[in-house]
Amino acid sequence: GGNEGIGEQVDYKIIGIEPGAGIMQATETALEEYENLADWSLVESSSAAMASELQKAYDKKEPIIVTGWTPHWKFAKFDLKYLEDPKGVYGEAEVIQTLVREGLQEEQPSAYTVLDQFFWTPDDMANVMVEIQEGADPAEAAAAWVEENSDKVAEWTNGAEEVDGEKIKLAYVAWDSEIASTNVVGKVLESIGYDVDLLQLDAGPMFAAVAEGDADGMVAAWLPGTHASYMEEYGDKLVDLGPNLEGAAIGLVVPTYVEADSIEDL
Ligand SMILES: C[SH](C)CC(=O)O
Repeated sequence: GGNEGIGEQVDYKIIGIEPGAGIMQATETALEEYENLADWSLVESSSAAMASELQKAYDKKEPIIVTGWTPHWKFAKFDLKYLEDPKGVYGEAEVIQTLVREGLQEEQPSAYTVLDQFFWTPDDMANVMVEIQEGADPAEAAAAWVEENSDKVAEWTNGAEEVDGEKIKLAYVAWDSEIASTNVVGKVLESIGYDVDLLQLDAGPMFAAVAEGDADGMVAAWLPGTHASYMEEYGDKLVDLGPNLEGAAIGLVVPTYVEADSIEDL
């Protein structure tokens, strides 16, 4: 149904990211729920590959449909819109939550305090993400942000005793949003004396690593919808420290020049 042209022009393909991402699971559901997507397929790739496909199509003003999320630098760089999702497959507003391993509060109270108090806005995250997208090394972009936002950082470290080189391992997935947040939290933990390792994994292994205690924590849980399946599987072995960012969202995203407003228009 809907606008025949788009499907043909994009070869009935939605450009996705890494297979384990919750947005990929949600899009597989969308392919089943929306009968007009019966002949469409979801291309598994990576966040970086999706971004370069988007850039190429955008430069040629060609239609493209990507699995998108907010916060993300693409909304600052391109004129984009979410397709309406009348069946609610992509959920409502999401939050990004902090989860840590059992035992962290007793063994590393200072790290626990910082991770528990870490909270920032989509604008804060976007500032770091855009720097990285424009070529800055993630750790350097994070250090610069921490330097420039010492008052906000002081709220996060309030009450955390300095430590002397203890190790902390943070797990994350190479989504632009989590590269930014994990590097910032890592820099803040370093500022109170921790020796921080960042462990890049896919989504499932990230939840498993924290649940098994192979990593101390993560600031990358998209809830309640996006990572619901991982919370079902690992939630009882995770300590949930609540949101570190509110106002997140996932969905199908197109350039505004694409003449579709809803998934049902594809
Ligand atoms: C790509 S979003 C940051 C999170 C997810 O879809 O799992």
